[in-house]
Amino acid sequence: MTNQPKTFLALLEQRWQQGHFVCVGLDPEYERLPEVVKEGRTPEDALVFFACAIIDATADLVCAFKPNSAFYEAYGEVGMRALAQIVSYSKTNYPEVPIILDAKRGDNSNTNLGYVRSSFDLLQADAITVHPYLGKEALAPFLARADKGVIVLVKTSNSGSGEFQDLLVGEEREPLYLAVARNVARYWNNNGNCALVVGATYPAELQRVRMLVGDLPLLIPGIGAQGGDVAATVKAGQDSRGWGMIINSSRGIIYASKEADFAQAARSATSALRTEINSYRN
Ligand SMILES: O=C(O)c1cc(=O)[nH]c(=O)n1[C@@H]1O[C@H](COP(=O)(O)O)[C@@H](O)[C@H]1O
Repeated sequence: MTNQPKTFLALLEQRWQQGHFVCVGLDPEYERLPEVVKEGRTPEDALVFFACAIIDATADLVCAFKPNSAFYEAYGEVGMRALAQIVSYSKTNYPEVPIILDAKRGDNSNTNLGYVRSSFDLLQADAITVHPYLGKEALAPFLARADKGVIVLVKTSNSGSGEFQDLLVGEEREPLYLAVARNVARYWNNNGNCALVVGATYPAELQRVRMLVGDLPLLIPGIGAQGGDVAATVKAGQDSRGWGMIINSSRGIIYASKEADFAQAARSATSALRTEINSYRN
């Protein structure tokens, strides 16, 4: 029997089964790292040390880790090398925890082949966030990867997300974000590898998306630093099994303490969020 690596969805479901719904966002800014992390280390080593300490402290409590590429690209080669080391560390030591590369990609189809190669094959991420604007045809190289997750932006958490996402479209005169959610659920998910992004800052919209897409997994950022309400998020976001949620917090967890106890504080914050989420699940 061949030992095939598990798909993104299989990894996720295994984590949900164990009551893990928190996604820790690995979004470090060098300037904000605790002094104890920076002392005696190069910036590259400090970024790696910090993220790996957070990974070690929280891996048994989470459904996923989500490094956002921007926080690494910001430091050029140093940052990109750090990102590669962090993903490799997590996959080696905690292969049961999927890694979502938050890069919000989405270009023409032949260009997307480059992103598929860099994110899935070189970096070894289990899933990636993508923009839907160019349509299913353009995203085909991502969608073809049945082993990986394709997480499509639907209703984002930022205050200005309504500018386009809430525009009423089509014969139904429904918000654009619902049209995107419907198309992904009905027509893009032939390989069972799609998920959607809906911000925790929009619980009413989250509920509308959940009612439309059945048990499709939802990545839900906006808890913690952005002020999303955990109770409203879980009530609106859980699927028919009480699963279906990847609830992300980045700054609220990684900067829980600026002192030498930063990793322990990250663990406590993750654990508290995990408990709170589970207290609201059906
Ligand atoms: O795709 C995302 O993860 C994302 C979508 C969205 O609508 N809002 C949003 O904040 N995010 C990401 O989620 C993370 C949120 O970080 P915190 O606000 O620090 O918890 C960042 O990496 C954002 O880029």
